[in-house]
Amino acid sequence: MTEASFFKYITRQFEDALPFVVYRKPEGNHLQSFYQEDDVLHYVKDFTESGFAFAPFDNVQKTCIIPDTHQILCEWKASASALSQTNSKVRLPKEDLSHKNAHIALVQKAIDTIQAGLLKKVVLSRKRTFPDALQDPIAVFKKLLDTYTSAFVYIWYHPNVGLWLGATPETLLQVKNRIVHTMSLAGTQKYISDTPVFWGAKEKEEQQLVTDTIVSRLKPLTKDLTVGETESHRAGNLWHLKTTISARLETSEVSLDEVIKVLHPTPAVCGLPVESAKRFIRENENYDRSYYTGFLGELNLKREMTRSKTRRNVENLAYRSIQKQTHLFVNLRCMEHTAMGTQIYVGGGITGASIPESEWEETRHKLETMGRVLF
Ligand SMILES: C=C(O[C@@H]1C=C(C(=O)O)C=C[C@H]1O)C(=O)O
Repeated sequence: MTEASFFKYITRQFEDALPFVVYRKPEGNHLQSFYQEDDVLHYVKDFTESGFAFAPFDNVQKTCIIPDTHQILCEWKASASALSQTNSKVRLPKEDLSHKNAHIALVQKAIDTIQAGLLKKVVLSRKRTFPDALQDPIAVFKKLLDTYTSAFVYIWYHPNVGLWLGATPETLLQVKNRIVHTMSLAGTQKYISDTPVFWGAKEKEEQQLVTDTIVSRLKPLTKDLTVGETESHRAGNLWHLKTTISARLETSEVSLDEVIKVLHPTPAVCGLPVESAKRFIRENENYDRSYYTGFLGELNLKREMTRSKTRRNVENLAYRSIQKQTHLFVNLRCMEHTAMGTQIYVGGGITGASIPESEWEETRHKLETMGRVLF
């Protein structure tokens, strides 16, 4: 299918208020879409379903799914002119001082709670509404595709849930042939061109906490667990620390459901200990995160694999097998289009060493990542 007819189809789907998702994987060269011909809202029961999953932060029981029944795809290439915009300095409208004061007070309360020994880390977030920024969402999606080629970029719509877009750098979980890949992504600094990045103790410690937690949660379910080198990972105008973690599922009895539920929410988006961090978020953030810091992506997609029958096979005899693949991402760097305008969701990890003013600045930088495609 050509890109033009692909987008014509999607535009029509949106105008008809019918559910769809379009996405491109990191460094991918095609766009994939799942869509429905009716507006039934499907939920995942036990993560054995196939399709595109969309989970909220706080209630995995309410994970929506667009089944894999109807799919289209097209080739995709970044437009050269758009690529040069990546470094363009977009100035967002100035934010109300009351927003800054509220976030700083929230961060200070978390620091006090951590210093009192009641928490180790908590990720605190906020959303900013741009009332006049309601543009054509498909045009915004195309800008995200062109600007963030190394992210997982998506647009997701269901008439009874809403319209979400994002460009996330963070994998929650990839499962292929019972091999699990995940990552610990935390610590943030602004990207400044031609300037090397140095990490302080706060960021290193914060990211190590995420790595250690993922490893300890996966260990009982897996074997051959390996932890890669920690490296700096660029995501648009930001740097993060990233460590990849891989393992093999211990037995065929370990279900995807179990793996998802031990991983989500990681301390990269929630905190430690997990239940206390969740409670702190619920009681203090003062808004509903909804699908922000939930997860989304391919669930049990059937892929036909061709393999040679035996290693010694010289006649090139091959057999086909159907494999199920899952590739889920954390819903970060995302926005929701609503009747009130566009809402961008951003947050950052707080530890005992956090400085409230710097945490505020971090959320501002993260806002720019999404905001620059709106103006
Ligand atoms: C919570 C967000 O990002 C997460 C928090 C980070 C941090 O605290 O440094 C870095 C990457 C993500 O794991 C967000 O972008 O909203």
